[in-house]
Amino acid sequence: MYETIQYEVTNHVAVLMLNRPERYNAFTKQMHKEIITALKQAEKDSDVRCVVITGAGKAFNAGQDLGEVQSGEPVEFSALLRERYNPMVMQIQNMGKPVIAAVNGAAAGAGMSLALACDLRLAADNAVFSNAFINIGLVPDSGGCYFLSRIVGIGRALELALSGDKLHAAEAHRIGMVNQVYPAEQFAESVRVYAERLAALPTRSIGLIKKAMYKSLHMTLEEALEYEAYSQDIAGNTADHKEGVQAFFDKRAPLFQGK
Ligand SMILES: CC(C)(COP(=O)(O)OP(=O)(O)OC[C@H]1O[C@@H](n2cnc3c(N)ncnc32)[C@H](O)[C@@H]1OP(=O)(O)O)[C@@H](O)C(=O)NCCC(=O)NCCSC(=O)/C=C1/CC=CC=CO1
Repeated sequence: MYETIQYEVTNHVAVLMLNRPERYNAFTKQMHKEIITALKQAEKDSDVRCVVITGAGKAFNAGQDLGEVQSGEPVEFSALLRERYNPMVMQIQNMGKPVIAAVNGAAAGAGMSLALACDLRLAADNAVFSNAFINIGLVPDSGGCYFLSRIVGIGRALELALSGDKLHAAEAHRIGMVNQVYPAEQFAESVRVYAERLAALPTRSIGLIKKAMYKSLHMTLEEALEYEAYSQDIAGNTADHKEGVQAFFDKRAPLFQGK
């Protein structure tokens, strides 16, 4: 069904693997179309309770396929971003389920932005991030400015964006850009364990936390408190909340259904 990605659901975890390893999984028009379709599929599928985005081969994603935009035809940059990149980022943001970037190798340009747009970042110890836009005279896009400055602070974000310097997994972890780093040899298995743990949590709460957390970035305290109260009304009426409380009194582990 897909040509440039692979999509598979196992144990409530959807793995979306970018699959153009010979081009470091760089984005093409077709790949964007398929990523957005797969993300919508994951959103709709009630069996899916966690989404993992990763790359085939040596890289996570090297950003825009530069071959595709070097045909001689003038590139409509803003149209390209609005039609292809921005909907992908918004699909991840609006997904009521956790989305993990499993960064298995190089993440450059919009590939780094894609990782930043995900809710959590797990990295193999040989992963390298590069805000490569500056190297080709562009500016970070696909949320590259928005997320980077919020995740690592404006000073570090500017340094990375202005220099285009490579950032290795260990340093990315040290500055809080990456949540966990795992040895490359056990990366796929470590990501699976992490993702399945998330998939076993109360999914509705995760969706609500995600929304409240991102919304709080541009709210006053008063608005954020109000939004938390609104979210708690929804969470408090879920079957998973009831199960959590019951399990507490039964002195057993809760068995959440994601409902
Ligand atoms: C830092 C790198 C990602 C990895 O470096 P390295 O490990 O040394 O690997 P390489 O030898 O450079 O690359 C391996 C092969 O993959 C091909 N490749 C890599 N990146 C791309 C790409 N973006 N497009 C096409 N092909 C790519 C590379 O040519 C090699 O193939 P061969 O073995 O056949 O030679 C490093 O590769 C790197 O810096 N890549 C470029 C990063 C980059 O500039 N990305 C684009 C930024 S712009 C962007 O993402 C978004 C937009 C959006 C809108 C409009 C227009 C443009 O950009």
